[in-house]
Amino acid sequence: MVPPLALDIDGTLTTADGRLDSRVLELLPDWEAHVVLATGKAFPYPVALAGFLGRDATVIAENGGVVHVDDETSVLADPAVPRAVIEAFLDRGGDLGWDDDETVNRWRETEVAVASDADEALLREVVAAAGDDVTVVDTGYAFHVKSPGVNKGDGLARVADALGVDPAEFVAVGDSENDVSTFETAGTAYAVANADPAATAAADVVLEAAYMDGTAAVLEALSAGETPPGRRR
Ligand SMILES: O=C(O)COP(=O)(O)O
Ligand SMILES: [Mg+2]
Repeated sequence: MVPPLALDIDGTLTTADGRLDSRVLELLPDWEAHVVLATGKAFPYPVALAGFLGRDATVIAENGGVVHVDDETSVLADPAVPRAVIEAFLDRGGDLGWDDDETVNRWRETEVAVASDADEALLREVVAAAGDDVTVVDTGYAFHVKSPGVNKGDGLARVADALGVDPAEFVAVGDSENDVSTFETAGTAYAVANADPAATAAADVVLEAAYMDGTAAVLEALSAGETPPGRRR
């Protein structure tokens, strides 16, 4: 019997150039246990991916700000402080860095995402000045200005509870600091080889392969009842 999965999307189910890896479509539709997509992306993205995989939308979006399980959506953080911080950032000359792409933040309900090439020093200064109710998480794909009161790991605990599964049964795969809480909640945590230092340090196993090559190695080994290849920590 395969274990339930908690899977990050960007950097984990994708290729190095950011495309969804085609093996996602081969390995996940028939996975015979729960598959939770746990992402920093806005809610519609993992819902759409789960739908195209033919699976229930069991998702954690916005780094835990939005959780959907058993046809019920929970919005778990207030966007007021992150949005005020972004106003201050823009007032001080900051730029979100998405050019004309409004889709990045259009459906975001609890946080605001800022492009990785934005003025990080200014962003962190404005976030620090706003106090303890707001933080910034760097996924390598974006800076997320969010409430410190939510994270993917708490989202996974909530999902596991709704599904009646012990969170420790989950196998997690991820690549960045927004996956650390998932790694702490799941029973076994794999960091892909491209993972950042925070995710690498929090993982039980650091995989030899990067991006979906690493994730596919985990899924194939688990299906075969074998131990996934990697450095155990
Ligand atoms: O939205 C991001 O910045 C990263 O998304 P991820 O959590 O699926 O890697
Ligand atoms: Mg990621």
